[in-house]
Amino acid sequence: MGEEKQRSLLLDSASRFPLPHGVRFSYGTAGFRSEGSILVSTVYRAGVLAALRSLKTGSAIGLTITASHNPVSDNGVKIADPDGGMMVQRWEPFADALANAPDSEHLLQLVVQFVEEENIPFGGVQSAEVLLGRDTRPSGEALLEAAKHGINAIIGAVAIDMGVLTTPQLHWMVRSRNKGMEASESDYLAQLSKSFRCLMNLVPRERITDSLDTELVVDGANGVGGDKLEQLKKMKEKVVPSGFGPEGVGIRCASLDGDADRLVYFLIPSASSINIDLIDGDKILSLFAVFIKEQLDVLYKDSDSNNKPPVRLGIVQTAYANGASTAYLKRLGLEVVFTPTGVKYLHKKAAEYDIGIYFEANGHGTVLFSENFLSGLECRSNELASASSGSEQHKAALRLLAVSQLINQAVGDALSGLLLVEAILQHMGWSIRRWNELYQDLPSRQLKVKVADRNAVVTASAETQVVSPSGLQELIDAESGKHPLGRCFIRPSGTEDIIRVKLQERLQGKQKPEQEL
Ligand SMILES: CC(=O)N[C@H]1[C@@H](OP(=O)(O)O)O[C@H](CO)[C@@H](O)[C@@H]1O
Ligand SMILES: [Mg+2]
Repeated sequence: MGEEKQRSLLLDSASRFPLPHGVRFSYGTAGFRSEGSILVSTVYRAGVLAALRSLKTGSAIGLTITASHNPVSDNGVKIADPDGGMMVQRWEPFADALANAPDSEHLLQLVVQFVEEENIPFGGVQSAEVLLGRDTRPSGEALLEAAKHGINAIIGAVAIDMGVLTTPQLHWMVRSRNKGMEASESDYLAQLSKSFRCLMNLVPRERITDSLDTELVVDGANGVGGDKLEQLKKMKEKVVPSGFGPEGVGIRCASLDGDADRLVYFLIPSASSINIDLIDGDKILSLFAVFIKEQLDVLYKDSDSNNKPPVRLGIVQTAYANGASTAYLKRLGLEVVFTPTGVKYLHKKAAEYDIGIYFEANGHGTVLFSENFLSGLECRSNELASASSGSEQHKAALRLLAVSQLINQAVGDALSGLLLVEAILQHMGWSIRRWNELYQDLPSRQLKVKVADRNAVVTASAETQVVSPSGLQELIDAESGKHPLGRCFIRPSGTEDIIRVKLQERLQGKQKPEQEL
């Protein structure tokens, strides 16, 4: 009976959100994206999808409406899984099919078939919960309404509007809610400011120098991150002064993207320079790695582990990482591994370690701590608190615990990343110039080429080798063979209808490509 009612509800509701003519939507790396005005039916269907995902998992699911850094007239929608990560890839083909169903009958048919295949409790036997968030784009409000209609078309599902948020805030909320923890925006802000303050209080006295810049200028890309920083600022005045002008030379500057899931820093080297010195995701990753390694070395300095490191610390990069960063990380003795482009791949890999640090060069990334490692760390910190409170070891444990609270465990988050960078620079007593000098980036260039069908190009080896069309890799090899100091790879974009071409200088010396990678 419930199923009958469910079918007619869905049929009726879906008929009010017809698919526009002549468009095709695809759930890419960043969910569905397009011109905001043609996305209503897609967002409605994403609402249906999110509700089904919640029924299937028995947990809260997230749905966020944003097109990140893209033009203000664009918009997009993506779904967060119960752990706060990206929706499981296995469901992407269903997402595509649903978004492109020509009419409500086809849509119902697809849902019924999928529900059966996936064994989803359907028809009101189970409740579902979808948390909604959006950025500040004008089209966001109407799209949010469409998402609510999609969710409400599934019996037992409720939509909870969490308001205007950064993408990582919504992912954080989904994760926290499913862990039974406080999950409001003020809880998020309170956790960030508390753990940041804790790290600042643990900055070694001898490293506190008067000469260190206390000024930070943040460019919020006219996105949602700027508003949220204002809120954070109220909780910790010293962190983020604003204002940006010619007096910016030499000042530490940070830049967020539109939905605040990407972070880079930059420096204006001199008043006459047209270029900036970009401190990208690779360098943020390197800063985090240096700091975390330092804390681990202190914490485990006396441990007898038969030469086996007691903690598995892993670094995850993509083929876009600057070769100089990889070489630097390897010189620190760290394990560096590569995945295809897209945070869902990096995140998954990083989660295999006790501590996994991942970053794309463009600033998406975070630090993941395994549950197992964290519970051990808490025990260790408690032991140290009673045996040697205030010792260097105890402080190292407290710092690591604070990092795990500060840095978003669900997805890369520019706000939490920014606070961690700031705390580490203070800890190290490093200026932005000193940080930038950790290594020197190798020159590189990125191009995009419009093609009829980007999917004709298939790659392997973390996207560095073309396997199809046949013969293409040989042509690339022959061309790059003429430049022994260069390397080149191409891959189809996961977000645009283009092929990306990357050219990068090799490290001087005898490194083979795979050593550099
Ligand atoms: C070279 C590059 O920067 N690629 C970006 C871009 O993916 P493409 O598949 O290259 O279009 O958008 C992704 C989603 O935002 C991001 O994760 C990724 O790093
Ligand atoms: Mg973004």
